[in-house]
Amino acid sequence: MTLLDVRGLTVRTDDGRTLVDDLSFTVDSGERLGLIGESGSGKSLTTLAVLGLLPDGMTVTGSVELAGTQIVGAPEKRLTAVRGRDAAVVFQEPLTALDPLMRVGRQIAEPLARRTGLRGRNLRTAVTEALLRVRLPEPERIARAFPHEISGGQRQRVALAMALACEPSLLIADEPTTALDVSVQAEMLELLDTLVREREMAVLFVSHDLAVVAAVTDRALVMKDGRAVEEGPVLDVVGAPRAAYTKALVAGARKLESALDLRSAR
Ligand SMILES: Nc1ncnc2c1ncn2[C@@H]1O[C@H](COP(=O)(O)OP(=O)(O)OP(=O)(O)O)[C@@H](O)[C@H]1O
Repeated sequence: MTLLDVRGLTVRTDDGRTLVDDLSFTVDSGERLGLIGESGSGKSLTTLAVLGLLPDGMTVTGSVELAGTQIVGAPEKRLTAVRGRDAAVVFQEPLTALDPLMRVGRQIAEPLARRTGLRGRNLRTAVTEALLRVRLPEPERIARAFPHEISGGQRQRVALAMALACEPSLLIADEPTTALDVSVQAEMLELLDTLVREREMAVLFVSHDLAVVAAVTDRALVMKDGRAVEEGPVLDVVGAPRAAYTKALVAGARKLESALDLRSAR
């Protein structure tokens, strides 16, 4: 079943620049699609358009249907109902999602209470369980902390717990590991992969890193200058790229990989 159906999505600035250009793709329930492309290719704007979160000063045309709701031109009330329930997002920088002045536990409790109706002690237990599920040690301490009192890796786990608390049909992950230390990147990726597989959740995973996309998605869409240049099963796209741009991306990634191999062999 098609969960997300994007057709002819076009995003323009008010001064006439086209940032996303006639983009079409679908994500089925439980499917994991990777959006690949270098910086500035329009990946983030595409994910923001899916959630109806594009900044002022941009005009959107085309169609974005999420779980049967048309997002383009939808009033804020309809968008609020869709966000969280049908799609939730984890951004590159977890502080984007977290309120700096609110204790972590309360921030997870809010979406949990909305979805489950739990209150009081039962809600507190559910918050602790949500923190344990993203493998945060000492969940009671983390729940009492403010976002600045925990590490970047822990903050990203909290942001993931918040997104999952709503049990969305689609999880949008926009470079969720890019801002993290290399040592915690792989762990976070593995966690995300495990949790979405357990829930059979669909994922729209945005990254400039081919290896990361290959690790966690089934299908990949390559973007350049706001357009789709190639789409297919992720192993075909990475293993046998057709478009010149994808070939260059793969060659660049391979070069980096062999440079790293050489370094580690030293
Ligand atoms: N608020 C904005 N106002 C004007 N232009 C913008 C705005 N946000 C993004 N852009 C431009 O739109 C284009 C696409 O940006 P977008 O953030 O979607 O790229 P991206 O592929 O996600 O790159 P990155 O990985 O660096 O985030 C870029 O040229 C960018 O400069």
